[in-house]
Amino acid sequence: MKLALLGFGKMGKTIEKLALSKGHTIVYKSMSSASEGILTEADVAIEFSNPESAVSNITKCFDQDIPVVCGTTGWLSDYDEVIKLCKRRNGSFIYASNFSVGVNLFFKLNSELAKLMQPWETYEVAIEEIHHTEKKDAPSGTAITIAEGIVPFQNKTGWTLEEASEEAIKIIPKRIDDVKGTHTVSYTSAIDTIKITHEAHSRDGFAKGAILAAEWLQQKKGVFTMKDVLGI
Ligand SMILES: NC(=O)C1=CN([C@@H]2O[C@H](COP(=O)(O)OP(=O)(O)OC[C@H]3O[C@@H](n4cnc5c(N)ncnc54)[C@H](OP(=O)(O)O)[C@@H]3O)[C@@H](O)[C@H]2O)C=CC1
Ligand SMILES: O=C(O)C1=N[C@H](C(=O)O)C[C@H](O)C1
Repeated sequence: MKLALLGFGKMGKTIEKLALSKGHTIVYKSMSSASEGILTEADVAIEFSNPESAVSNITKCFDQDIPVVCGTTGWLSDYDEVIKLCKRRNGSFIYASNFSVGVNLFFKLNSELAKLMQPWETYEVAIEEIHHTEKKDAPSGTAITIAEGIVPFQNKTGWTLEEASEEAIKIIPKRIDDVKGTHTVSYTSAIDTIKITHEAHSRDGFAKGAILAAEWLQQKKGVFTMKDVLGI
């Protein structure tokens, strides 16, 4: 498969290494001020840039009829517009806040736990996310997806970075050194705390999942999620 990498930072470089080892080729790479190769030669584009650039990069690919796998977080206020555009252009698109298989299994576990905890109202739910100090957005996209998985079962309507309320789940973002991504969901009562944690040991899981999504998306039209890719 011929891949375009829109964004060639920590994730773009990890994806290049793993894609080449699977026999794929990279026909285009772009950074903030420079690019090399030819975008229109790509079978699929993988977009890991920054919150300000994601929408224009995705639009550029739709304009060239190139399927897009997007992992950039922090741009979701524009998600509905991007989906409308994809449908108007008969394009192909997958966004995931986290492409790692382990995290996608963790999302399922999180929803199951939220369901189990539903009747036990003395427990207060909270989410903690820890990432490296270069991360631009807070809370992490993954923490937002985790909150969305809890909301239907915990009588909440959303999340907050302030104090927890009747309506909102508290998300606590922490930035420490080179932490790749650690997410913990906790249920705390006066008596005890129940916790589940996913800890990424490297960026390889994110990159492998994005390549898997690109392979899966190549011949498809429409808007998909990692649940479709993994069949979970
Ligand atoms: N969904 C998932 O599984 C994961 C998502 N992420 C998300 O992916 C994104 C990227 O993460 P990461 O690689 O760590 O970040 P980096 O900061 O290491 O890399 C970002 C890259 O994007 C480039 N860039 C900036 N503007 C543009 C533009 N207009 N067009 C193309 N490229 C551009 C930067 O170029 P320059 O250096 O010149 O500024 C840099 O090469 C973040 O939003 C992060 O949250 C991260 C890991 C997993
Ligand atoms: O910026 C990162 O590094 C990561 N970002 C994603 C997020 O915001 O959830 C996924 C992963 O946790 C790493």
